[in-house]
Amino acid sequence: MALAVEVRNLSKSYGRKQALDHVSFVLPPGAMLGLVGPNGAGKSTLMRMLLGLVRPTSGSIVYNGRPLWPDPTPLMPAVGGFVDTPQFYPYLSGRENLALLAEMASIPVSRVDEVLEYVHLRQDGAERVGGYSHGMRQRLGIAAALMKRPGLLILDEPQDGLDPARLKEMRQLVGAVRLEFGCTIIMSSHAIADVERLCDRIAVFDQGRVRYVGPASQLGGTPIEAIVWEARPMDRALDELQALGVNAHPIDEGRILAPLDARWDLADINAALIGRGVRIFTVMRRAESLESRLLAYLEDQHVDVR
Ligand SMILES: Nc1ncnc2c1ncn2[C@@H]1O[C@H](COP(=O)(O)OP(=O)(O)OP(=O)(O)O)[C@@H](O)[C@H]1O
Repeated sequence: MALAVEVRNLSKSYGRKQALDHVSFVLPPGAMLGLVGPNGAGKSTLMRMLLGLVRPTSGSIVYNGRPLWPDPTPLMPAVGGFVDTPQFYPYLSGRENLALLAEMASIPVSRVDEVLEYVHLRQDGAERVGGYSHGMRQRLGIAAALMKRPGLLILDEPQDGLDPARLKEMRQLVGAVRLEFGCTIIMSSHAIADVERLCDRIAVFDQGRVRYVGPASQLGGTPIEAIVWEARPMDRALDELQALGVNAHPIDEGRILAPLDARWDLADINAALIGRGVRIFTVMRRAESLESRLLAYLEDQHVDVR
């Protein structure tokens, strides 16, 4: 299958600072890639290059078979999005800001109301952007990007600074954009749970390098599942679990966790606990979160580097 995005050996230096260090990955059309990793790892630098804002020091970006650099201009109508907070004229309304963009890009002005509707800003479209909340500006940023019906959408931390309700709205909006516009999306985010839900693959950035590209579920090998018991008395439950060969440890005052072992018969274990007079209030099966796997993965990488 033809690839939508091919990033090969991409590097960027600012003086002696290596912001990106030989980054490579490919994306098929319609894929959604989540860029994760610590602050300063190089995510925004990559996104700026994809948006034609920062020139690579070396390496290449190919979009739909055409090189983006050294002259990104011909491809810019196909690439939309923002890095950092989207910027608008604060004294103009949302609609006026988009109308200006439409004029500059020779897009029919009728598109403005379509995209405002799409991001649920039609009613606020007549208000000055200076009075918009942070979440409204993020949505206006997405509206601006959608105006040109991009084949590749770049979203830099669209969830940044949103409260839980707005976070959910943004998650739904990005999911809908992907489905309805069919674009390839590259999104950076520190909202790891959202990345896991929305993206079909992740790239883990660390110190300018990509340490992992692939499905979130396979980061660091097979995801670890655990069993959590809420049981009392804790010390007796722990003794019994140990006697049964279960590698359990307390996670707080009332709960015990053990990594799931396929050889266990959980019913027998629970029966043995009850037989020793342990009262079990809940037994839960829990998958380790992507966030904790990501932290463990990065820690391992640093141990390897040393
Ligand atoms: N214009 C610049 N001049 C000098 N150094 C820069 C410039 N832009 C980025 N850097 C440096 O490059 C590195 C990567 O920065 P980048 O903004 O890409 O990281 P990031 O992963 O997006 O971080 P965050 O999660 O905080 O947004 C950082 O060390 C940063 O200080």
